[in-house]
Amino acid sequence: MQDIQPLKNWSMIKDTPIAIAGPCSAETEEQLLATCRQIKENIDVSLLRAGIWKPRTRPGSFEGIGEEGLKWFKAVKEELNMPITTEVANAQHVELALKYGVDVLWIGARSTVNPFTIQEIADALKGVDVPVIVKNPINPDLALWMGAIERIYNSGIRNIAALHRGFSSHQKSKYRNEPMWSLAIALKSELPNLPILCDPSHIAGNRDLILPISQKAIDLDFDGLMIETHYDPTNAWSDAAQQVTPERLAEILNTIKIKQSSSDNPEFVHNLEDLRKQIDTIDTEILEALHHRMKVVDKIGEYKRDNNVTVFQADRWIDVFQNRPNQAQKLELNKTFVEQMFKLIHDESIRIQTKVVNTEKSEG
Ligand SMILES: C=C(O[C@@H]1C=C(C(=O)O)C=C[C@H]1O)C(=O)O
Repeated sequence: MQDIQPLKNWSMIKDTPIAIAGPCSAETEEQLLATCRQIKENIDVSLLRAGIWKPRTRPGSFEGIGEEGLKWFKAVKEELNMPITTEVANAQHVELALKYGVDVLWIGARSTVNPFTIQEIADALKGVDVPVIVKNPINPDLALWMGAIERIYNSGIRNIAALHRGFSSHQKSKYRNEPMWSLAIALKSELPNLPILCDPSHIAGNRDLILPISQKAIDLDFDGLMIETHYDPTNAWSDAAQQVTPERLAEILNTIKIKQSSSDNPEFVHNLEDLRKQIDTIDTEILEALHHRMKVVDKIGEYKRDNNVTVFQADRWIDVFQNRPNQAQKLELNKTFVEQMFKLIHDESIRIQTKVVNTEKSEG
């Protein structure tokens, strides 16, 4: 997928990182038009968004205005001379969105989980030249996210971007959807030329967290942000807690410190190279230390086998698991990080020793 295009090659994009703003849902003609007008008055954004069809967890809440909303959105596009984007979840949505001049389509998290849905959308897109944004699936499954991107790519679309909106989790958290940034980083590592945007509104679930999440995304070299914006957020028909006013949107976008992917400054380049050489040396030392530890683990495994003793030793493990994070804290290392690291090390010790105790003692 080497020929996926950078955002700046999309006809409507002037500069990156981009901002996409607009209401969660188109509610009334007045709400959509007034919100989009106020956005344009306050700040320069690349695309206006509005949900026309809303996938809701349970029936009975507002499920989107439907085709009527596309007529309002088309009027907004013409009045403000700005490109528009909406979510599509089936072939009929694609057909209608294109009929009303929607410039960019996005696929929601609940669609990305379902290969049948994605294939239906991909089939409807054959022969059509429209950029498509693919949100991550609800569950933290990188293959599912990549699979959806591949299906859209296979339909002939080259203007594709991923959108990180966070993942469902059973853990209690301050976020509506866990950011799990490592998954977005993994996607970027698999597909380095794929543009990736962040939706801080859905990660946050509340207005207050939108700024720090946006800054984090920009620090991680994301190519843009999609922020739900409403002229009267508290009375919004959907996602009221996480939408911001157009004034607040402008404040957020003006506060974020934009970083470059790299720098041409020779002093910076030189110093960075120097520090990276130090990291290379330290990493080698870490690997050598791990090699030595596992050799000792292996030896303990042989003793256990010869003396008929179990591999797992709860007392010793509890001791190690309590001591190492405490030692780490004195070295100003993060306790949780060190706990996780030692859990992995212990799993590997158990794997190695299980193999040793199940191997016949070699003669001589
Ligand atoms: C290495 C041993 O075996 C296992 C591995 C441990 C470790 O990696 O630190 C600790 C306890 C055991 O569950 C041991 O018994 O000391």
